[in-house]
Formats: sequence, structure tokens, C-alpha cells
Amino acid sequence: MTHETVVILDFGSQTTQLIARRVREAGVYCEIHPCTLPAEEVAAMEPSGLILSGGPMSVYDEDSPQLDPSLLDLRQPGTGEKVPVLGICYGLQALAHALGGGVEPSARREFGRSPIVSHEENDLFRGVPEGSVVWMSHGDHLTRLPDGFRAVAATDNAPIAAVAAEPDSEHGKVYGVQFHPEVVHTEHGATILRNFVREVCGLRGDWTTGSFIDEKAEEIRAQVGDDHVILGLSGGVDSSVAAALLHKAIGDQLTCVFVDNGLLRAGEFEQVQTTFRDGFDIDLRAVDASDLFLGRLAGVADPEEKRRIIGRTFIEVFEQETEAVTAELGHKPRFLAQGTLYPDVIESVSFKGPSATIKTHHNVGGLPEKLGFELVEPFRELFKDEVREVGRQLGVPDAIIRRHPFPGPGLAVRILGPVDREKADLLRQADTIWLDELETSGTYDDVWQAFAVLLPVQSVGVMGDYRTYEQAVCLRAVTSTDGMTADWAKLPYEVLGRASNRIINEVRGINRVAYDVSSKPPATIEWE
Ligand SMILES: Nc1ncnc2c1ncn2[C@@H]1O[C@H](COP(=O)(O)OP(=O)(O)OP(=O)(O)O)[C@@H](O)[C@H]1O
Ligand SMILES: O=c1[nH]c(=O)c2[nH+]cn([C@@H]3O[C@H](COP(=O)(O)O)[C@@H](O)[C@H]3O)c2[nH]1
Ligand SMILES: NC(=O)CC[C@H](N)C(=O)O
Ligand SMILES: [Mg+2]
Repeated sequence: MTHETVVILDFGSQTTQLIARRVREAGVYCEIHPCTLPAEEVAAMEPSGLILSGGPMSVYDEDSPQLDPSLLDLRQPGTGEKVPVLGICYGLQALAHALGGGVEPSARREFGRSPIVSHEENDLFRGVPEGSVVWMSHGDHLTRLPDGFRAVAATDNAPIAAVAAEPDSEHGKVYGVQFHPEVVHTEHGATILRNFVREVCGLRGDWTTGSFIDEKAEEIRAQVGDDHVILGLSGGVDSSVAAALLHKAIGDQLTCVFVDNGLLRAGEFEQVQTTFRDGFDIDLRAVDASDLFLGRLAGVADPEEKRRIIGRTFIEVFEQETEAVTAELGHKPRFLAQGTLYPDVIESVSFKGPSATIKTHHNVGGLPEKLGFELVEPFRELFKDEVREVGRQLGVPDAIIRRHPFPGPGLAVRILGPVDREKADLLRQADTIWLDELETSGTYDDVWQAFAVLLPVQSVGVMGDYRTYEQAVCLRAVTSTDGMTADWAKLPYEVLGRASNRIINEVRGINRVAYDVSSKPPATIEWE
């Protein structure tokens, strides 16, 4: 089945994936590719629209990524018209640079909110009120428009806040914006991106959750054939929904493996098995590999090293379990399925040059080089809330859908420095109380994720007239829609107070509780 497709070329912006989200929210399928992808390969995807993302470099820097002008001559499937193009920030600058316009560093760099003081009524800005706020993040600006272009919006600081090709020019429908329509701080940004795909590109919007499920199931059947799949199941949202989708696609050619890496939350190993066996009729093997994981992690303090060890050990355990399945089936399962999401991918890999590796997610960058399986990752292009929607449509129990995300490396990235069983047990107790207080106060569903972090510091306290010198935990709760950006949750003081009180009273070894009030960026959600 083919879709209307929009191709997003990534010039290294941290918010490229948000462009993809907005396009999909408008019902249009899109794919992100590195800006270095040859133009012929872009053409082969037969896009109906092209979006050029922002990026950290300057177009006049040596080695900065440039726009291949032949990308401006692609033809839309169906209409045969030139493929419309939208450049965002660096994308606009690259577009202008390629067409002979001028880009220079500006005296006043611009970061943050800025009201549009005027804009032209056109297809891109349809329904966007004058004076609406846009979000800027740039140090360069356009000083001269390429031939055949005019400025169509201005802010106080940027007389060229948006450009459009003249209707009678040879360029076709080409637009550029200096601001970032993909971020929520741009008040009508979603409308602008929707306008681009629906009005400018003329697309109907044929991408829905239902069509996604049908097509992915078909794709999985084609990929797997008569072979067998091992799925790493954590009981979290992504892998549980992946299990439901795979089960729909290939029935009992699926075995799920749930690993206790010694870094799960309190009672989780038993609880996940119960929920899963009640909710699904799928083969599940639960493996206690806690000694193996904790043994390998002993004495290791570096966060990236911890992640790599965990990633590799997971695969080893999957391989061991596979041997048992192989013996039963008489042939080796060829595939390993994971609930990998788009944010896991984007934060772990770096396309040539532009975007920076933030942390190695255990299931992506943490994988060993020689993997004995072919991967099945049906959600590699999706965001968490899209997966939740897929799960709801597949009938996955609500108890699973509403769970906060929990990282594969588990408590290892919440125990700062070296990990051992004792510390994990201590943290588990504090974490349980924290989550319990959120549930009983009715705030669990208001936050994206909440957990406790064990700090490698001791501090002095006084309990019942004697001196204590014990460890500190920091509580974290964040709001977010996709985990890419997040804010600390403004929870009621009573909830924080009760949690603190209970932790200090009930957990021996902890005498101080702090609350993390950092947003992402510049912090990340997890501490390691
Ligand atoms: N304890 C585990 N046992 C087996 N596989 C695991 C385990 N923890 C993580 N995985 C694998 O790693 C993948 C990525 O983990 P991640 O935490 O991102 O997803 P999830 O656990 O499925 O969902 P959620 O983000 O809601 O926690 C999972 O989808 C799963 O395939
Ligand atoms: O399965 C996972 N394996 C990992 O290695 C990993 N690292 C971070 N996370 C989760 O990703 C989201 C964003 O986290 P950060 O802001 O800390 O990068 C948050 O929801 C984190 O819990 C992981 N999940
Ligand atoms: N966000 C961006 O795309 C920035 C583009 C370019 N690096 C600038 O500073 O203007
Ligand atoms: Mg998880």
C-alpha cells in the first residue's frame, strides 16, 4: 500500500522529530532522512512534499550541510507538479543559500518567543492571526532574498521571518520560515505545518492509527514469513503493545522473554507476569538474570558503560532463551522484536555531523555489533502517545497503557555511580513510596514519569535525638508529551511533604529527600 508521503530532510536539529509529529497529526505519513541522502534516493520515495529542518551549523561554515538544488525540481506523483518545499530555520537558510540569496550572522541573535508583527494571507498562514507568537532559535539571518522570492512575515527583530516564492516564478510552491513551527511555543505552529501539507501540498491526509495497524501487521507477516520471533518484553507500554501487534500479525510464531535484570522496581517481576498472563494469550518466558547483570555492573561508574553492559547482557539472555525455544521448535527463531520508539533512535544515533548523541539507549546504541537476530521494530517511527493509541485500538489493558515509561537499564541509571543489590533494594523502597503517594493523591496520571534517584552522598540528620549520617534520595516527576522535552511537575506541596516524610521514616538508610526542579533541556529526565 502506498501513502501520500512527505520527506523531512534532517540538518541536525534537536526538534526534527517534532516536525514529523505535526505532519502526522495532520494525517500525513512522513519519514525523516539525513540531509546527506542523495537526491535520487529522495526522488525514489516519490514524496508529495519536502521539509528541510533546522540545524546547528551556519550555511557559510566550511563542511556545513548544503541543499542539493536538484531537490527543488522533484515532481509530485499524481499531479506532476513541482514538489512543494518548506525550509525551517537552517532549512530556510540552506534554501536561500542554494538559490543565490544572502545569509549572514546577525548582530542580535534571537532565542525564544517573538510576536509576528505582520504576515501575508497565503496558504501557509491561513487561519494564523496577526500578532501570534512564534519561537525563534537562530544566530544567522537572511540578508538578501533569492530572485523570485518575497518576504511574507516579519517580527520586530527579523524583517524576513518567512519567505515565499512568487506565484509566477519558476520555483513552484516554495516557502521558508525563520522560526520553528514544530515546537509548542509557536502558538499556531501546528496550523502552519498542517497548512503546508494539506493546503500547499494538497494532500488529503490518509494516515490513521487504524491504517497503521493493518499495514504494519501486513509488513510484519511479509518480513517474518514462517519464521519465529523472540520479543523482549518489559511489561512497559511499548513492548506490550508490540506484543499485541505481533500476535495479531503472526499468532503463535511469537515468544516473549521478560528478563529480571535485578534493576526492576519492587514486585515488578511478579506483577508483569500476572498482568500479561491475564491480558494476553501469548507464550511468555520470565528469566531471572539478576546475578548476571549485577555481577557485570559491579564497580562500573560510567553511565554510558553501564548502558552498554546492560544492552549487551540483554541480548545474551535473549540468545540463551532462544536456545530453549530452538530445541522445542526444531529451528532457530530468526527475529528479535523490540518496542523501540523514535526518541530512543534519535537520541542514540547521530546522522553525519549535525545532531549530537545524548545518551545511548540500551536497545539501540547499546546493542552488540554482531547481533544474532534480524530486528523487528514496528514502532521505530512512532512516539509514545501514538503507541498508546495503537495499544488502545488493539485492546491492550488500560493498566498497561497508562503506565509511566520505565527505562530498560532500570534502576541502574537512577543509582548514580556503581550499582549493587543493596543500593537497588534501598532505592526500590523509596521509589515504591513515591509512586504510592502519587497514586493515592490522584496525581499519577498527571505526570509523564516519576521516580526516585539514589544520590551518592551522605548527609547529617537527627532522628529521635541521635545523629544519623545516611544517604539522600531525589524525587523526580516530569510532565511531557513525548519525552523529548519535559518540565518538572508542579505537584502539590502536601504530596511532596507526605512522600518525603514517609521515605525518611520508613526507609532505613535514607535521611534526606530532595525534589528535582530541572526541565529537559537542559537536564534530561533520567539522571544518567
Ligand atoms: N526487563 C526487560 N526484559 C525484556 N526486554 C526488555 C526489558 N526491558 C526493556 N526491554 C526491551 O527494551 C525495549 C525498550 O525499552 P523501553 O523501556 O523503551 O520500552 P518499554 O519498556 O516497552 O516501554 P516503556 O517505555 O513504557 O517502559 C523494550 O520495548 C523491550 O523490547
Ligand atoms: O528503554 C529505555 N532505555 C534506555 O536506555 C533509556 N534511557 C532513557 N530512557 C527513557 O527515555 C525517556 C527520555 O529520557 P532522558 O530524558 O533521560 O533521555 C525517559 O522516559 C527515560 O526513562 C530509556 N528507555
Ligand atoms: N535552529 C537553527 O536551525 C539555527 C540555524 C543556524 N545555525 C542559525 O544559528 O541561524
Ligand atoms: Mg520500559
